[in-house]
Amino acid sequence: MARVLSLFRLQPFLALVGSKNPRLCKMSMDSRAREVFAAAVEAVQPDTVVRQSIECKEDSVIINGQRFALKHNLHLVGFGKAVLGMAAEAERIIGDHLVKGVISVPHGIQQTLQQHGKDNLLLKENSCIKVMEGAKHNLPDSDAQKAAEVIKQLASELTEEDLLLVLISGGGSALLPAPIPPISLQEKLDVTRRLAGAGATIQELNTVRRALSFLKGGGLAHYAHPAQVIALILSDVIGDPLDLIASGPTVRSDMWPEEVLSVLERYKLLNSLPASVKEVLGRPGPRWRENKDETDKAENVLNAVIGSNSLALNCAGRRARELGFRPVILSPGVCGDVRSVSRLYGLLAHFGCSREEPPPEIAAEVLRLGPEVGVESWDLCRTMQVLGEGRTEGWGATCLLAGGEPTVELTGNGRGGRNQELALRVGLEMRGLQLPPKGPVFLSGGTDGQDGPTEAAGAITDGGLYEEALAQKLDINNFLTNNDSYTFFSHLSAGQHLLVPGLTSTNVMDVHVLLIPPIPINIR
Ligand SMILES: Nc1ncnc2c1ncn2[C@@H]1O[C@H](COP(=O)(O)OP(=O)(O)OP(=O)(O)O)[C@@H](O)[C@H]1O
Ligand SMILES: O=C(O)[C@H](O)CO
Repeated sequence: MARVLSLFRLQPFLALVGSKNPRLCKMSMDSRAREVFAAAVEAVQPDTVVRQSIECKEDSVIINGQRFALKHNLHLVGFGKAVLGMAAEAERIIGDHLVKGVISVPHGIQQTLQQHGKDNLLLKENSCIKVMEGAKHNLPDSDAQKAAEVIKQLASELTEEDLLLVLISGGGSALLPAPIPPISLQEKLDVTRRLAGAGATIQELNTVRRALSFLKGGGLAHYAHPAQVIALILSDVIGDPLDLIASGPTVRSDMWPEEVLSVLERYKLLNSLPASVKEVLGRPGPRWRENKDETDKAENVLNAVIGSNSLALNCAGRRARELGFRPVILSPGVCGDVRSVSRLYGLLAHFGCSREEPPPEIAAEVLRLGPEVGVESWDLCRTMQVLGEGRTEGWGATCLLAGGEPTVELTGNGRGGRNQELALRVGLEMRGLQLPPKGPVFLSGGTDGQDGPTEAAGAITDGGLYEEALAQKLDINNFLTNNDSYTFFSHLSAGQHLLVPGLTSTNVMDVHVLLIPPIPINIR
């Protein structure tokens, strides 16, 4: 009886996911996966997230439920890959209450946006915001250092009558280098580059960056004191940790030398540190010695995350529903080695496509993999429950969504990225898993539109990948050993599996989409 009732409630939904909706019938699983990904990216466009978070009303601005009086007293600074579009929208909303601004953005970004016709992400001609481009190849350079100095100067001149709007997005660390003397820019760059090369995580990297910088780890907010600081943050770090995104320039973080030294020791850099770095790490007291106000008063700071991987996944889920899928969000925090992550998705695909109750070993392995890939057991159980219901209750098609940033251990010298490598590996894990007319399908894409040093954002695969490659005389394992996933997908079926949305002007890490079709009635 319960089953009959639940099916009754589901009738409108089943009508949509079944073959009765002619528009959906015509759409392939691949194009639906691409649409779901596009919706994720759309949700975190820099202008959209700013528009959704700032409201101007009767000479005041409301952010996160807090009201601040506007009296032609608003200054703006920003740093990060998505900040140009954020600043353009903020200026449109705030109008002439905005007195002055400076943003540090990636080299060449204005030209790129112009070429792509993204005028909505560009400043108006007579804007009062100064744009400074720098950090070629995402590395701090003297242009970015100049921008950091101008930003520091602007912040230092503010009074308690002023508001400082700080726009922050991924890539902000490289765009705001302010090494504490006597550390030179080159020395700071060397330390961070060696750490990154040795496999340090972004958490470890930014812990060290914070300790060597005037502006990171709350330094910017400190310089802006006594002005009210409002930071709007587009997060590109798992868990949205305020103190780590762009190394937290508006988040006061106490520096523990032991913590920094233990990171440096872990990657065997302790003995080869420049004398300047050792000296700065050995100093007691606050880092902001040359500040106008030496006393360490509490700053007036509001930090608000206005865009994140979770937001992207939620909007992707809504689009998936419109496209006839029951969405289930696994986690926005998938990390760990790409091999374990691909195994997890492969197992979930088998679990979801199983015509009978899947063997308990599948669920056991899924749960065992959880800690390796940053996913809670609870989220895995919830997801398997939804997939199970899809089978037993006739829910129809399911769209499993997740996000994060897995890692690839580079052993070869081919061209690729973590998303393309993940898609390739999941294709192999799903080998032979094909339900008529097609499925399941897996997509992995970087929301910034770029996967490693390639022009693709990621790729789409299914259980027929291995046979397709074999028929085209492409040896998947050779490509994998050489980390050459981009070359593989470029050759396979004339690049049809590649996801190439172009630069998206935003970044909330990666999005993974696993579409599981309904199991056809006649074979259930
Ligand atoms: N040939 C390759 N195959 C697989 N992964 C690769 C390859 N080359 C680089 N990568 C991976 O790509 C990542 C770097 O690419 P990308 O520039 O997209 O980084 P990112 O972390 O997304 O940068 P950001 O988010 O700051 O823009 C690293 O994780 C690196 O291991
Ligand atoms: O800029 C940075 O530090 C990274 O993009 C993480 O936010």
